[in-house]
Amino acid sequence: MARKILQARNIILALLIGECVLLFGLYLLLNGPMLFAFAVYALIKNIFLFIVLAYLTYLVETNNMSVADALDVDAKNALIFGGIALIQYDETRNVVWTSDLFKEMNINIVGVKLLEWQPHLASLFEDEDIKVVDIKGKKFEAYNSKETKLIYLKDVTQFLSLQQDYLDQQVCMAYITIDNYEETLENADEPKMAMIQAKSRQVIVDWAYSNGIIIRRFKSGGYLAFFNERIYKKQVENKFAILDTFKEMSRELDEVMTLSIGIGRDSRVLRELDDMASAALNLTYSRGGDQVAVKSGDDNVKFFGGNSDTFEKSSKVRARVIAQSLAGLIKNSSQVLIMGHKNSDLDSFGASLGVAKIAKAYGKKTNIVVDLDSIEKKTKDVVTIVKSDERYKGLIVTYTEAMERINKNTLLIIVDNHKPSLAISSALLERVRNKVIIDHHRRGEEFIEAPVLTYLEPAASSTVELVVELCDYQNVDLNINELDATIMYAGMLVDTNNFKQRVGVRTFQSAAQLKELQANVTQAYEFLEDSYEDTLKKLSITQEAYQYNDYILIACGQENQEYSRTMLAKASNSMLEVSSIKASFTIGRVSKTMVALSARSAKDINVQIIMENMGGGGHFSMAAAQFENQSIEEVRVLLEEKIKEYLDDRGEV
Ligand SMILES: Nc1ncnc2c1ncn2[C@@H]1O[C@@H]2COP(=O)(O)O[C@H]3[C@@H](O)[C@H](n4cnc5c(N)ncnc54)O[C@@H]3COP(=O)(O)O[C@H]2[C@H]1O
Ligand SMILES: [Mn+2]
Repeated sequence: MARKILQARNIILALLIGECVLLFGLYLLLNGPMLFAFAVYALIKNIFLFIVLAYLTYLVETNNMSVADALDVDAKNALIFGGIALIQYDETRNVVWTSDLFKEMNINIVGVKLLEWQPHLASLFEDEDIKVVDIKGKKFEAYNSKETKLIYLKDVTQFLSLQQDYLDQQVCMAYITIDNYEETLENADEPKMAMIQAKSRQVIVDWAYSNGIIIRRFKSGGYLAFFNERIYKKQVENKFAILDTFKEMSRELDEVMTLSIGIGRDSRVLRELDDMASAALNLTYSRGGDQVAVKSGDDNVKFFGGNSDTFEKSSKVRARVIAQSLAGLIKNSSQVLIMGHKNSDLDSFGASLGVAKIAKAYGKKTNIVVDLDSIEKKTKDVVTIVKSDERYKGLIVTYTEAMERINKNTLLIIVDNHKPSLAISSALLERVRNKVIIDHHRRGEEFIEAPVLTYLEPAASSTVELVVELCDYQNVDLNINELDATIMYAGMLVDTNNFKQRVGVRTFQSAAQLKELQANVTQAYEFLEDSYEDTLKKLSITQEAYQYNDYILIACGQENQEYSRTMLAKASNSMLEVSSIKASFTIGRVSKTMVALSARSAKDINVQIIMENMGGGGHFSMAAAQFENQSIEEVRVLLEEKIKEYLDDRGEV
């Protein structure tokens, strides 16, 4: 531009001089007085014009030259080389001009509405700064300069593909173990044992090889694997089909073996990967195995699989070891507090009674924390019976009373729950240093901080079942009386839906033991009986049940009625009794602000996963969730959505 102005100035200068020379030449030749006047006029005018012209070029020259001025045609090439495109638009967001990169790419959008051509750019007119858009198979970063109505686009195709490559190459690590492996081998004869070992190893190694995974066996039934993020994503896409392949192989052998896989990813520190993978593996154990847990950087833990209910662990070794550790902790403490969960039920209270007997047997001052404002109705009746019985004098305290008693040698034993949010008093959890957890729920992410002993056995039907076993391994006389045994028995009834669900051999062994301790079975059932009114109310829910599909029933209570959570649980229980029904869900209002959902399954369907996806939890076949400030209808719609998601994930309709 500046160069062109200089050229133009020189031409004009030449013309001006030319004009003066011409007029003076003519005057000298023809000598007319008029011509002299003309020549003098031209000279004065041109000197004036020359001064103006000199001033203008001075201005142009002293101005900073822009890149564009300096580069001229080169600017166009530089933009194309840098992969930069510009789009000018007008007030109506019509494209009025594009830079040459688009011509090179054979894109002609002049006259087209910008957002019709690239709807994704809309966010640039709102709050977003930079947006990546796809243009003819290339990726461009776009920026909108609103004042000048220009869109800047930068070709980032190569950068993004390198970034993707880099991410895909990140290392992931996994621990893989076979659930129930040792037990299965123990019970097999020599040829069968060889077959189990060979087959299980082959399935795992074949899977690893065909997916490009490096695998090494580090113990019997345990493998260590390395792979990259690309391979991990592929496994996520096929929902870790290896879980099913392995289970299928085990079924063909007539055995019950599954895989537990813990994966660590999204860290460049190998030690961290190792820590994450082993923590993830432990999570799968406490959730009953047959699943994959993935821990990545700061993200939440992801779970895959978990499609079979926990089978029984035949070894009672663990129960014995825990029983001894528990006895040691009790002996070393000055007093023992026992606390169940909010909205306490009979499993929670029954287990508390059992543990109290152990603590008392070691001569310790013992109290059970009960909150009469957060307790299931029937349990409240039972607590009233216990409180009025001389034998239990001073045993039951409120959490404020408990708070006053604690000192640094207090041992707090938490039963039937492991989440601070479910505990009767979270303040107590914070104040007491030494905590023990005894629970049968599959482990969730939320967990009580730093317990000195954790006994989490999701294979158990109820906490009472675990506590009875712990009682069994104490070397002192526990003095369990017939009322203790009856209440504990009722706790087992509640958690097993009258021995219909989640029962294993050990469940009946514990029940038999309670019977031996003089549990009054008739009275236990009586504890659970409903009044006539409650029965009618329960029936009014179930008679509105509808079929979600051939094997799922959903029932909803009235929006303007309040029900107890137990009633919802019972409604779900009774719907399971309908033939060919595999899962049942009951939704009802439990307070003005809270709607609760109780889920049950007979087999095949993991209602825990469905409830976890709705913010709740529980067990494979018995789970629940609660919803604040939502209507029954809203919860019902969400439930249908989550059931569909669950069935779709498993390839069922
Ligand atoms: N937000 C959440 N996050 C994580 N987990 C959650 C959760 N909400 C509920 N759960 C768990 O889900 C399981 C099912 O709860 P639901 O209320 O249907 O069923 C409960 C309870 O309502 C029911 N129940 C209590 N008293 C009963 C009685 N007298 N008769 C019949 N059923 C009774 O027995 C079941 C006891 O099961 P359990 O305590 O082992 O496990 C419970 C509970 O701990
Ligand atoms: Mn329980």
